Amino acid sequence: QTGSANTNPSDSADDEYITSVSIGTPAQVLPLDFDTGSSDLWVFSSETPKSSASGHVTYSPSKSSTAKKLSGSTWSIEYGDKSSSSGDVYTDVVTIGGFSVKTQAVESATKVSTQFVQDTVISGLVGLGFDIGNQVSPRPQKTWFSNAASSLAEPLFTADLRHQETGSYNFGFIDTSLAKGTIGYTPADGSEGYWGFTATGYSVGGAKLNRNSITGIADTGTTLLLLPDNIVDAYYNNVESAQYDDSQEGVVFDCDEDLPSFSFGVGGQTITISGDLLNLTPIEEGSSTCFGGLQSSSDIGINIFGDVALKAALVVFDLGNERLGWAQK
Ligand SMILES: CSC[C@H](NC(=O)[C@H](Cc1ccccc1)OC(=O)N1CCC(N)CC1)C(=O)N[C@@H](CC1CCCCC1)[C@@H](O)Cn1ccccc1=O
Repeated sequence: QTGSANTNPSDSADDEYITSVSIGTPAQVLPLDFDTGSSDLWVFSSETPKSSASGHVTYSPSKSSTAKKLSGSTWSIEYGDKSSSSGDVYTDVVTIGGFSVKTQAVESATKVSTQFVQDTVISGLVGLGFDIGNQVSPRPQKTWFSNAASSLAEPLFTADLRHQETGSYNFGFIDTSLAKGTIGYTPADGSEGYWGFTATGYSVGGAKLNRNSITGIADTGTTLLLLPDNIVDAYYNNVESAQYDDSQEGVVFDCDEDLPSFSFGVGGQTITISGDLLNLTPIEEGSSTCFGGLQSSSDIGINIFGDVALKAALVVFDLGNERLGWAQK
């Protein structure tokens, strides 16, 4: 069996990618953000304070004949950007891209932080990290993908995120026609709950790859490409108008600059992110100053190959072989 779901950028900056997920009987369809950096499926629900839930699609377990309360279970999570949520837990049928998991832990939010209240384009997250990262207590729950893996044709999924167009998450199969290049595989480290890997080197503007390895994570839930300062500096030294903007908390530059590409090596392949994928958006509507897609990871403590990097590739999250595959798109 397989599943295939379309995913769409949330706004002109490709800030998040939204995928429709069906929960319960009859189906309640919610727009969720798939996050390979975390391992909880949680949703805005009938239990979320009305003031917080306004503008969001919500899940009502009481309206689902297949919903069951997981009594005594609670959850609480905080993300890298300091957003957070918490609540209690139901099990229900969850269908993604036509594939159904009958008894999936659906974490219902009784509390959400301001960022989530304001982010009305999504009604929660589907964690696609490793089960060890699940935050339900007293008994951690499995992710939707972990529950699905044993029934899928192959225990893997692919992410094909695109700039300002519809992409896909495919489960149980690899559609190689989505990629131009060969898929290069490298071991994935799931010990921390997310998809860790090591890139073998990098280069700016099409130069030859150096051999400076970069250990980081493949994270669909992070917008930017977040790398060490020395790499960020090497890149922006090629951008005449680049400067650090305190209010934006990142490097900005003139929108009409011709940005160099950025390449990294992984699994024997070279993934090149074109300059225009690294020029995110004007810092404000109509501004001629743009915010960079490559920013520093120095105050995070982990390098993150987020959506800016994932958009350049077809990425295979291969749980069965504990490896990540990357192919140029
Ligand atoms: C340094 S991890 C920062 C990252 N959050 C972002 O990337 C947000 C995404 C966003 C964009 C627009 C509206 C709302 C949210 O966007 C920015 O922070 N941006 C984009 C816009 C820019 N102008 C400023 C910088 C982050 O916590 N991801 C987690 C998943 C997120 C949580 C928030 C909701 C969306 C999914 C997660 O995978 C990060 N993780 C990764 C590994 C381990 C733990 C962990 O927790």
